[in-house]
Amino acid sequence: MTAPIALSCGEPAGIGLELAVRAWEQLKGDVPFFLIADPRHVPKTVPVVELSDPRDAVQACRDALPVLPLAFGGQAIAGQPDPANAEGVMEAIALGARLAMDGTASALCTAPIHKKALKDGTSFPWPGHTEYLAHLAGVENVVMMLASEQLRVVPTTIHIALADVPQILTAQLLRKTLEITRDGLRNQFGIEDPRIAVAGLNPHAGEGGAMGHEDMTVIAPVVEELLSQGWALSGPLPADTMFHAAARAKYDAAVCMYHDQALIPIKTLDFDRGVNVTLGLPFIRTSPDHGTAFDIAGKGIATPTSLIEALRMAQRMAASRSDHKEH
Ligand SMILES: NC(=O)C1=CN([C@@H]2O[C@H](COP(=O)(O)OP(=O)(O)OC[C@H]3O[C@@H](n4cnc5c(N)ncnc54)[C@H](O)[C@@H]3O)[C@@H](O)[C@H]2O)C=CC1
Ligand SMILES: NCC(=O)COP(=O)(O)O
Repeated sequence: MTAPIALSCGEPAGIGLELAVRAWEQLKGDVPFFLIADPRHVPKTVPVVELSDPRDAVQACRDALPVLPLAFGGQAIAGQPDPANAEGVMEAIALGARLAMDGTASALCTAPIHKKALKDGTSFPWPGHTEYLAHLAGVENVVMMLASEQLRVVPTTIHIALADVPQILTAQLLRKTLEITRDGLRNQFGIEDPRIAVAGLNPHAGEGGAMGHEDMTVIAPVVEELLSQGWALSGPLPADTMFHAAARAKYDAAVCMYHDQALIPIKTLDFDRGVNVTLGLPFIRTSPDHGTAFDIAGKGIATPTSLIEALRMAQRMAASRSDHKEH
């Protein structure tokens, strides 16, 4: 029997807990998962069962939302993060990662954290889950991918100031990002010979150096090197014309140079169904594409579809991983 998915609760003042409840209402036994949270924080609109063994979630989730209890320091007040909860938020992620690494959980799905709330309440030194999970797993390089039916995107640089991008964007980082992306497309998305489009950094991909040099000096040499090794690559492409429907049909993933270059197109096309996947970890990790949405938390109007897609995607990836193991 496949192990259940661990869902870390994220920021208790955000929409994560109410979405976990909505996701359970829609998925129940179809996608067995358990929530790692303080039971006091879980909205009392559905039956809840507290677990002592996470493996019991597979049976338990048919009748109630299974919760693996973790004591947090504060209460959950919608829209008002309490620094006393920050340690609990971090520990829920760490526990989920441990359970995914030892096989008790088939994957980790993470509800959104509020980065500033974590910094205010702890000495959380990581910009987000992606970097924290790499640390927990002892992995140096990981890649953030956002995926939906219409598009997959990867930002090469992630949570850094735009002004720092040209310094951080090196040939080595781009090559590593492309390698992890190609492995992820093969192993986690089942695409045998992935086609990858590489964005330029500057307007018009630099237009021959007239609008910046990184496209010619950093990006093009990496693309050429990998093309010579038989990769299905194109680029550096002007980013403004690589996301319309006809352009998207030509690749399986777009590797972009900075956060917003990658995330704006997918959140515009598919905000309700986009899934954030971390590639390069020794376990499966997915997440909804949105954040904590303090402005609507507790109002019952947040859409659960991105979290539901994240749970479904984790389940598909876990199933294909165990198929590979069996053959
Ligand atoms: N995976 C994660 O942990 C993520 C965390 N964040 C964090 O979340 C916090 C807030 O970030 P924002 O930039 O404000 O983005 P956000 O995604 O929380 O909110 C942006 C807008 O989208 C709306 N929205 C978000 N999710 C929605 C849903 N499920 N249904 C309906 N409307 C929804 C919000 O109401 C808001 O108007 C930040 O600390 C950010 O770093 C952001 C993205 C992912
Ligand atoms: N903008 C994406 C985002 O903030 C998610 O980051 P992470 O917490 O999954 O690393």
